[in-house]
This record gives sequence, C-alpha cells and structure tokens, in this order.
Amino acid sequence: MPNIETVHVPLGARAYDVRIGDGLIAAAGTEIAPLLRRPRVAVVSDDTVAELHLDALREGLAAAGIEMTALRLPPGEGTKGWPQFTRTVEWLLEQKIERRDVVVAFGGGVIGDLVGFAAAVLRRGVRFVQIPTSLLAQVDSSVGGKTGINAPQGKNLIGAFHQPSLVLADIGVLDTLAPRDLLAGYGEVVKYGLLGDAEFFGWLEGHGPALAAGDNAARLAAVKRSVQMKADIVVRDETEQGDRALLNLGHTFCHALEAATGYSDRLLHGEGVAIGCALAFDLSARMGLCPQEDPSRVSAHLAAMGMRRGLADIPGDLPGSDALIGLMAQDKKVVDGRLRFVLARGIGAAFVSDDVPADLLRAVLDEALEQRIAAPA
Ligand SMILES: NC(=O)c1ccc[n+]([C@@H]2O[C@H](COP(=O)([O-])OP(=O)(O)OC[C@H]3O[C@@H](n4cnc5c(N)ncnc54)[C@H](O)[C@@H]3O)[C@@H](O)[C@H]2O)c1
Ligand SMILES: O=C(O)C(=O)C[C@@H](O)[C@H](O)[C@H](O)COP(=O)(O)O
Ligand SMILES: [Zn+2]
Repeated sequence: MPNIETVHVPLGARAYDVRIGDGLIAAAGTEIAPLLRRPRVAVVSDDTVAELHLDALREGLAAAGIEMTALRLPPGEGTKGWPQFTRTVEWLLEQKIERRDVVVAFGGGVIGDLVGFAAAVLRRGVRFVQIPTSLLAQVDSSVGGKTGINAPQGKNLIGAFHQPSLVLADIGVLDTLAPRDLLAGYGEVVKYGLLGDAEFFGWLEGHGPALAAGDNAARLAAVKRSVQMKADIVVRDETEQGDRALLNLGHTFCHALEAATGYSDRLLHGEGVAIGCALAFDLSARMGLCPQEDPSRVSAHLAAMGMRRGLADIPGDLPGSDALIGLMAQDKKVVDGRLRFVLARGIGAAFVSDDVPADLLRAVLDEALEQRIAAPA
C-alpha cells in the first residue's frame, strides 16, 4: 500500500486512529474489519460522492468479505437539517442496524456531521466510521466528535459529541473535488496555522498553491498537520469547556454569515471560515492585540490562493452590522448572554475573549460591508 500516515486520538475508551493517505478506500474492508461483529455495514453518502466513489468503496469492503447497504442524500448544506436526519435514522432502523454494528459516513462535512449525529442517537448510540471525501472533512469535520444538524435558529444547534471509531482519509478522492470546494476546505487548513502554528502558516504561504493544484505530498502534509493539531486540542478539551473553542477561530462571523445567506451556495462553510478569520484578525488589530501588518498578511495569502476573503466577495444582499451581531447571539460560545470571540495576539497565537467592545465589532463589520459597495461581488 502507498504511504499511509496515522494520527492517534488518545481519548481513553473513545480512542481512535485517523488514517491518512492514498488508497484507503480500496483498503476500507481491511481497515474496518477489526471493528465488526458481523460482515455488514450501512453506508450513508450524498449523490455526488456516491456517483463518483461508492462502487470503489463497495469493492474495497467486498475484498474483505464485508457487505454494504447504502443510502444517498442530496448534496449540500441544506441536507443538514431535520428532514434528511429523520430520513437517515429511519432508514438505519429499516436496515436493522444493531447496537454492535457500524455505520459509515462517506462524504464531506455535511454527511459526516449528520450521520455522526444519527449514529449518536440510533438505539442510544452505535459506532460509526468517518470516510471523509472533501478536504474540509479530512482536515477538520471527521475528527473530534462534533456531530449535528442546523436549526432554523442557527448553525449546528442540535447535536451531540460522538467520537468516530476510525477515520479513513483517502487523499486520492480529493482529485474529483470541485476547485471551489477544495478552496473552501483550505479555509479550515489556514485556520489551523492562524490559531496555533505560525510555522505551518508560513509553510502554507509557500506550498498552498501546489496543494490546490493537486500536489499529493503537499496535501498529505497539510491534512496530517491539521488533524494532529485538532487531535491535540480535542484530547485536552473534548467537550469544549475551554481550549477547544480555539478551533472556532473565524466561526462567530462565519456562522452568522451562513445564517444570513440561508445555508445556501452563496457562501460555503469553509469560505465563511476564511472570511471570518480575516475579520477576526482585523478586529484583533483594531483592538491593538496583534501587529497591524498581520491582517494584511492573512488577506494576502487568501488572495494569492484565489479565495474569498471579505464580505465584498459574498454575492447578493447581506443584512447590516446590527443584524449580523444579532445572529451571533445564537453562537454556542455565548456565556450569560455575552458574546465570546477567538482573537489573536499574532499569527499562530489565538485566544478566547469575552471582552470585545461592541463599537469596535460594529466598526469592523461596517467597514467590511462598505467594501461591498465599493467592489460588489
Ligand atoms: N464537526 C466538525 O467538527 C466540523 C468541522 C468543520 C466543518 N463542519 C461542517 O462541515 C460542513 C462542510 O463540509 P464540506 O465542505 O465537506 O461540505 P459538503 O459535505 O457539502 O461537501 C462539499 C461538496 O463537495 C462534494 N464532494 C465531497 N467529496 C467529494 C469528492 N471527493 N469529489 C467530488 N465532490 C465531492 C459534496 O457532494 C458537496 O457538494 C458544514 O456543515 C460545517 O458546518 C463540521
Ligand atoms: O471541532 C471544533 O471544535 C470546531 O470548532 C471545528 C469547526 O471547524 C467546525 O465548524 C465546528 O462544527 C464548529 O462548531 P460549533 O460548535 O461552533 O458549531
Ligand atoms: Zn468549521
């Protein structure tokens, strides 16, 4: 088998491996077999991923004598809500998935989050395996056990912490990902450098373009570093009582923008993360917390990658700053009604603060909204 890297997530009784490399879908049967009591799994995917890669997964499982039954959901963020969640749980029950069986989430972050949550509640909890197929899912959503769906009131508001039993990140499948989805996933990769590893951010400035162009060595290195950083944080704080909130850099802005754009393809999650990180650095600089040149460096890298980096890059109408701040009130980091933000003392040095002056926050948003008038998307 080609080069496979392993990041172990040492969470005691919930410990698991994240396997990263090319060819893991072909090897899925061998990888998953040790978890199974009987040679049968239920796979949930979306139409796009299923069309491209489900046959390969079926063959990979069959090579180890494992049968598979599959459900395909519509692709996109709109799937991550009650209707498709209910459909998935009922399908799993119809398939007579037992407590000791294993459910497989085969797709991007939407599938991983929804299927993980379905596994968390099915018969009060069955094990699941993540086979992430988007860059975003490989570097972030498949690891750490945050599962859930969106509510009309806000993003990811219904869910559970439920760790996977195994993660198989086959970087070969990234070749079929649309360029826009790949760059959206790269938004979360940049987040890791910005939140805690300045050297990694420097490496991304040099290697990001090759990664986007299809360089497998760069992809493997970026996925491995991101997963290792996430694993280290999750092990310190599995249920986000403290440090885990660092993984939320850019997300207070992102989730408000996703809600404001109706969880539509006007703004993908990873695009919102990149824009949110840029805004978090603007806010940090305005508060005198980080060097004035850091926001420009962040923005320059996003621009060099051809990524969205400001509110001017979001097409269609957006509400004003007060309405955006109103949407932030549903953020899960809110304590006693007070917003908390992930800010930065510099690139690679993020921290959590509940001390953001409302006028500065409004000023950063107003300025970003004004740029939309100067340069409409
Ligand atoms: N649980 C977590 O810790 C966590 C972390 C980050 C993001 N998320 C969530 O993840 C979601 C975003 O994930 P995403 O960006 O993967 O979105 P997604 O699941 O919608 O996938 C993006 C698009 O890529 C397609 N796709 C996926 N793999 C493909 C492949 N190999 N080839 C071709 N097309 C492919 C999908 O069909 C979809 O159209 C959001 O809902 C976000 O909130 C969760
Ligand atoms: O794993 C985490 O913790 C994260 O915050 C990772 C984020 O990239 C991800 O988008 C997560 O779903 C956001 O969590 P939420 O609790 O703010 O919904
Ligand atoms: Zn995210």
